[in-house]
Amino acid sequence: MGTAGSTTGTGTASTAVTSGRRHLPEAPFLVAANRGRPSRRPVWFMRQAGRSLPEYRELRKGTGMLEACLTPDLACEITLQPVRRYGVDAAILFSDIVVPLKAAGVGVDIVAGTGPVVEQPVRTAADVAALPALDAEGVAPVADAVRLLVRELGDTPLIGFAGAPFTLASYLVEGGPSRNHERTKALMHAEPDTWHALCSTLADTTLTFLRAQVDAGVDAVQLFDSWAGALSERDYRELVLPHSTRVLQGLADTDLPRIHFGVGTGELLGAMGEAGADVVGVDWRLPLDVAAARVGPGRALQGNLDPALLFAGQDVVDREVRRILAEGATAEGHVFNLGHGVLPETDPDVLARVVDLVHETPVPAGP
Ligand SMILES: Cc1c2[nH]c(c1CCC(=O)O)Cc1[nH]c(c(CCC(=O)O)c1C)Cc1[nH]c(c(CCC(=O)O)c1C)Cc1[nH]c(c(C)c1CCC(=O)O)C2
Repeated sequence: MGTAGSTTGTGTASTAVTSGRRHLPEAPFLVAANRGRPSRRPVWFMRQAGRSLPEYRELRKGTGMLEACLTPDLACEITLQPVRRYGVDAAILFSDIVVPLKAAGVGVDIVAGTGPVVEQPVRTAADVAALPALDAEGVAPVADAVRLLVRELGDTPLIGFAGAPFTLASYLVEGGPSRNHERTKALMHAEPDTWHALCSTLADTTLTFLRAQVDAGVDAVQLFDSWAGALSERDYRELVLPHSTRVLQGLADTDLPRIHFGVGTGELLGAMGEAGADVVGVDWRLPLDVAAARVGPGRALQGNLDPALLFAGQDVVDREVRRILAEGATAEGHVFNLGHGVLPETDPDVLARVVDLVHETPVPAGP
């Protein structure tokens, strides 16, 4: 992975890897994540696999979201669709952050247009104690999808992912998506022991889920703490950071790049970097040069085009892409992405144009 690769993880790159792992030393995404100089600026999109693609909608007809995630052939094909269409520099596994909860036996479903809905919200110490643990067997279909993908993907790296303890806890405590996270914040502050017990269980679940993906052959992992931006830095550090740190540090032996992302996290970027990420994801609210200063040295950045601006016409999109490429060049490594997921109504041709523009723009000379 070049010289920069030896500065990540435990430094045992070639010995600690699982047998069967692909070796992709030139892949621009992995080079940039490891703060080396890639042959071109890498680009992929959060939620690149999904509803903005007509071929996805066609394939999903009659199949529930979680059923699709747990059907290896289908998950594999949906993961490949955006790679074929856009020529992005990484695939992201088609799955969802609630898949490990479902696989452990939690009553959860994904309702179209709403998101994850939990049958029995988790709000008391007894509810937490009753949460089922995940064993690797439960997510065997996800591992099977990863094994299919690494055979199909050629030189394109595959990103595995999971939800971070806070974001998963928010769905469990609220019972579904929440604007204010009020029940979650109430539990955090009124019953910190129960809160820590919940996050500790979720950190175990997340580690089991990610480890299964790593053992099956993913090339990087992303920990989504999508809703962490709802917290003050003080609360984040005390009530969330220790659990996210356990997850990210728990994968240090893999020597794979670990990406950590949340929305509205401008004030948390330093703390999120400390959790053990090699790459910190940034939303559109902060220019990448400012984000780089907040995250500090030794980490690459990922981001940060506002997904809503993909609706503003080609001139705006081109201008924004060029601005972000220039600001990203100040970071030690830059993986181009959106600041959050692709919106369902996005025109795939606009994303294709973004990929071409990123790839056409010369990589600046190193420092
Ligand atoms: C918070 C969160 C969830 N899921 C995820 C997050 C973290 C990322 C983020 O902040 O957006 C992660 C996720 N979910 C999905 C992926 C697939 C991989 C990718 O292309 O990025 C990823 C990385 C598929 C999906 N997950 C979901 C869809 C849409 C379901 C469908 O196609 O019917 C997809 C493609 C459903 C889902 N699942 C979740 C939400 C909020 C929704 C949207 C609800 C809706 O508006 O319908 C929970």
